[in-house]
Amino acid sequence: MSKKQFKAESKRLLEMMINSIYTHREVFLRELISNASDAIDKIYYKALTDDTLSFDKDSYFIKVIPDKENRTLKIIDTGIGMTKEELETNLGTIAKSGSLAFKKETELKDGYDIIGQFGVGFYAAFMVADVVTVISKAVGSDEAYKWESTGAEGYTIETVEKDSVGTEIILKVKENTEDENYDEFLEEYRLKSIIKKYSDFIRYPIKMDVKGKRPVEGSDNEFEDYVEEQVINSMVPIWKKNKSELSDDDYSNFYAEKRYGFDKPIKHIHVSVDGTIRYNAILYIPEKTPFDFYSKEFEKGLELYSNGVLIMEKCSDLLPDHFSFVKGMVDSEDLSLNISREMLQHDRQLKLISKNINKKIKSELQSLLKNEREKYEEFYKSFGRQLKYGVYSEFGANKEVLQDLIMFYSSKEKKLVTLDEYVSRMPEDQKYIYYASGESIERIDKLPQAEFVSEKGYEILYFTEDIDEFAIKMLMTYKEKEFKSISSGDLGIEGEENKSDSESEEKEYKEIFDYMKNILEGKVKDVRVSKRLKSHPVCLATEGDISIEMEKILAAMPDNQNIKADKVLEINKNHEVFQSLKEAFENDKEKLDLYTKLLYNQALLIEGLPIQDPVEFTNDICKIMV
Ligand SMILES: Nc1ncnc2c1ncn2[C@@H]1O[C@H](COP(=O)(O)OP(=O)(O)OP(=O)(O)O)[C@@H](O)[C@H]1O
Repeated sequence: MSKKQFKAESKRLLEMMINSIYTHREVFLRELISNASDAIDKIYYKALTDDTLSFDKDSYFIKVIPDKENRTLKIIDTGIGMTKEELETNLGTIAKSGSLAFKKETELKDGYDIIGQFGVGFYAAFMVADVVTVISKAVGSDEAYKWESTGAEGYTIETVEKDSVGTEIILKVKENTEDENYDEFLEEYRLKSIIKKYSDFIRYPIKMDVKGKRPVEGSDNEFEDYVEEQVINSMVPIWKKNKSELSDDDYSNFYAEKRYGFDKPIKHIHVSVDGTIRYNAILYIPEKTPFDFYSKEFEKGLELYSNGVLIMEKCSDLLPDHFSFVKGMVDSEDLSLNISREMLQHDRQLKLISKNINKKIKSELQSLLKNEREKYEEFYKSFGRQLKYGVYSEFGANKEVLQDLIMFYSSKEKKLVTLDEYVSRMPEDQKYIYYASGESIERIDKLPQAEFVSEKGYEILYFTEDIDEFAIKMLMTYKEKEFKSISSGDLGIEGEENKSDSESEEKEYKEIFDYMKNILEGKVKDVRVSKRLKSHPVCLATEGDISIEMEKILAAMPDNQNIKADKVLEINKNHEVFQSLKEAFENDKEKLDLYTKLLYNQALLIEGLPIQDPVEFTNDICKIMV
């Protein structure tokens, strides 16, 4: 059976290519500049093995020239140029990449920077131009040729005069339409920003004639226009430099230049990996929380470069959510790009890079915590909440990674402490890691429930953020120590009272408490003698998984499902108030009703919970005054 060849309708193919590969039209410039850079690279590589050629870096450049009047945009390079045959094969055949062939021929392996590989980038020019003209003179050739095309209709080639070796691409920029503005590609500022965005680290200078205004010499108020040739790109990617050559200032300048943030980063991390996958990365831990950080608008991600050319501004796959505050970039020559260079063909390489840099971020944060505590605390004030979210999210999948990076304010030290610090100084008889939840440090400080635990000499961690208790519930234990709220029914502290004593007392007062429980029907699960209160008369404790703070958070959520904590009203039997309760129980039940309601409402207030009927509450207070 004879094998038939596929045929392609090249006109249609070209149309499809031009109109459907790229999301952003502006990338046409990136593609043409990358081709120009490849052309210069080729001379460089050729000169390595060809004695008749020399490579003097200073004479190689790329120049971009807009001409508004004639609606043309020129991209000139002093690269290797193309012969007539090369113009035909490279620009006349879709998906033919002379650059890929060059890479293979020259057997370039390590350290090559040639960008082209698919043989399609050039046609991006037709997204913005009606006519594309290429004038090229190849190295070692006396002849120059002009290739011209209006796109799908085909192309012409003719001989022309050109003095120097290299290529000149002339785009006849499309007229504006009702929906599309093409004029922008003739504007100096716009072209400069596209070059900066995508081609900042092309290794050869990209020049433009830039217009400016300056004071006329000898005059105070007169200004004149002038034109100056400027190099637009930074050229040297700092991530390719040796770490020892770079100062802290170099890194912070790069941070500012790239507008990663307006603050000064707390730390930079420079990674160069030359393993199964080669990549360089510069990462920053910012100092201040970006204004939109905790909002839906915030987009995490690192800049992703392939051979110094920007592929993605925010590659979110490189960062897990708990490190979403990290800024910076990754550059790799081993990425398998898709044809538009907007996406990756496989995410295997990306996964590997992401895994490595995440390990690195963790270890750098740990060393910051260990060696530069003040800086770490500053960082933690800005982004600690995100780390705690990280503990909680994905069903705790990252809790092992993060548990040593989180901190809480401590009752003893009156400053932030790590869980490790807490556990390492726990007295021998202390079984649990105690915490208290509340709106602020000041409020928690005054919680009656804390009295007993504090007196016992145990440290209490203050949970002031919504996420704290949720994170800790996910963590469950730290170094085999369970977490316990100071409001939980059973504090797990022995020796505070003789158990049988307390049981007998509870029995004795059972009648009063049962009566009170009845009054508070539906509001509390129980009324009990408190084991934790010392000087205060009353407090609320909870049973089960939902704490009072959690109840508050859940109530504030849009889909409030009215989830309530199981509350227990605890009464301090050593307080004078208890005597009054006893007397009222014996002599005046109406009074006991009033006292019970008052005590319950007080306990709610202490917890920062709303009182159902504030008017009734104030009236009740008045009743005991008269
Ligand atoms: N300025 C130039 N100087 C010399 N050769 C060029 C120039 N521009 C394009 N070429 C040649 O034309 C070929 C096709 O270019 P095109 O941009 O379509 O694809 P590519 O750069 O090879 O691959 P990619 O689609 O990945 O960018 C290049 O491989 C190169 O051989």
